[in-house]
Amino acid sequence: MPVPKAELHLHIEGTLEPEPAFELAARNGVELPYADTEELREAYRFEDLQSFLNLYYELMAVLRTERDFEDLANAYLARAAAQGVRHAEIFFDPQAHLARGLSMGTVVEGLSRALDRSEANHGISTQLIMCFLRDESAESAMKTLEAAKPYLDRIVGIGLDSAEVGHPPVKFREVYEAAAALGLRRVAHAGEEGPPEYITEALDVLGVERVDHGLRCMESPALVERLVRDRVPLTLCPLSNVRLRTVDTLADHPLPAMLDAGLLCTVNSDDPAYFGGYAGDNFDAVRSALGLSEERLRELARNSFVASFLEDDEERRARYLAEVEAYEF
Ligand SMILES: Nc1ncnc2[nH]cnc12
Ligand SMILES: [Zn+2]
Repeated sequence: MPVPKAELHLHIEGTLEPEPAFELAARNGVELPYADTEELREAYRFEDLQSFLNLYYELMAVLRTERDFEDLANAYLARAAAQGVRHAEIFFDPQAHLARGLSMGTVVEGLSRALDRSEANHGISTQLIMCFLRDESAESAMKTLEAAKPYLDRIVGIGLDSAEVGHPPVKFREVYEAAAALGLRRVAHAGEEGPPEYITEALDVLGVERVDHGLRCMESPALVERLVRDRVPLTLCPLSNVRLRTVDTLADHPLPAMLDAGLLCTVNSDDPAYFGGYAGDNFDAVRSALGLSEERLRELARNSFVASFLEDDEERRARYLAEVEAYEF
């Protein structure tokens, strides 16, 4: 069994594998512009974040009903369980679905059907994090927060994703303030393709508790010092970084330097159906490409639970952490 871990950076729409995409397309009478799964897989060669996002949003067209979202989440949870995931904080992108005429209820109720049974069926505790698309307007984000109000008992926090460059965190100051007033936890993608200043802004203006990616903090020693001092977790996604060409090869990934600097790093899968691996695959990949020691891998697993939003269940967090310490690599 792989080392127990929490997954903290996972877009549920990014778990849509080619085979289920075609099954859902057939079930819902949606035409995909690819002849078969092979041709679709051919499209998984990305130049950058935007070229991936184009396909990611295109394929979402097959998700139409509560059952579709339930099936999508169940398929992810089954795969994650097999890779040692014990706790998952799952992103979803409601604006991408509302724009297609779906309701917030279809998305949240559908996902919840799977998540409510996740512990019993897969041994994974779960949380939902609602992301705003940063290339949409701040008004649209605020409307989305409003639409989520009936479902806030199922949503632990908010995030910020999609095309980063040109859409700095400050654009979403008001919606983050409103979310904080509602008691929601706050995270944001920053420093994936965007500059280190976006990370600083996410901390200072949006009040985020965790930074998704955060890779480019390494360009600013002062920022690294701050992130280390304040124990701000970073949710890294190594295979994603290679596929989206943020790093040249896995062997060039700054993860070892980040750990050496004392950063609270975690390893996650981002959009595993598109980037070639789930959480355990990402652990295996960094282990072999970067030669991480067992102690470093244990640190990454430990960090994932430390960085998780399990505050309401410290007993559970302690149990997971004990499993990490007892694990034999
Ligand atoms: N890696 C990523 N960065 C930004 N937005 C995303 N949406 C899904 N995956 C993403
Ligand atoms: Zn992401």
